[in-house]
Amino acid sequence: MPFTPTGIAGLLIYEPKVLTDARGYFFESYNAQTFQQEGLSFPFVQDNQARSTYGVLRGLHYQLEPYAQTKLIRVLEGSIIDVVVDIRKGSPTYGQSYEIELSAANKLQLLVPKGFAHGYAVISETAEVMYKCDAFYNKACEGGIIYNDPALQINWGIDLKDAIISEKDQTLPTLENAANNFTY
Ligand SMILES: Cc1cn([C@H]2C[C@H](O)[C@@H](COP(=O)(O)OP(=O)(O)O[C@H]3O[C@H](C)C(=O)[C@H](O)[C@H]3O)O2)c(=O)[nH]c1=O
Repeated sequence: MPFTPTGIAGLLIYEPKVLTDARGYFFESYNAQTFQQEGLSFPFVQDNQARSTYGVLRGLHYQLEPYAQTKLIRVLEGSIIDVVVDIRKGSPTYGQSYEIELSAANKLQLLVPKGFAHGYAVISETAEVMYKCDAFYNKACEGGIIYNDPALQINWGIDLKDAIISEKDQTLPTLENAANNFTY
């Protein structure tokens, strides 16, 4: 069973089948049929890749409709604490956060449906993060939630006083103040 539920509707952990031999390993990092067999189908249109050093914290970000994005996130190098927050109005887990370590070593991927804010913190010396999106980047539809919102109590896995955070992310609103914008 390649998909593991998280207790939050639609948010799934995907563990690809790794084939090893004397040369190393091979795995299909994404195969639409594997997802379709589980009733999952996403018109991924954009792949993103970001490189960061230890302590970089990106997020929490989302895009509003009509550019809300499903994301399939994986780590090519290093290790991150990947974090999502359910911002789907009416969801029984609205406002609930979920954290998971994704790494080149564990090869786990996180399938994040539309209606979640997403971020990650790098816990290795460097990390290369790659994720598929089923909607294009649209700056006008971008929104965010401040990483240290006391209502969320997120454990980013790093000492926040050492975190490397963009000026944009340091001025994001709390979930409560951002909620008026949500279109999910
Ligand atoms: C997201 C994005 C950004 N950009 C440009 C905009 C800036 O000139 C530059 C860096 O963007 P930003 O600082 O928003 O990058 P991150 O902080 O990694 O943003 C991402 O952080 C969290 C983890 C996410 O899940 C989102 O995909 C995304 O918001 O790339 C693009 O050209 N295309 C894009 O799809």
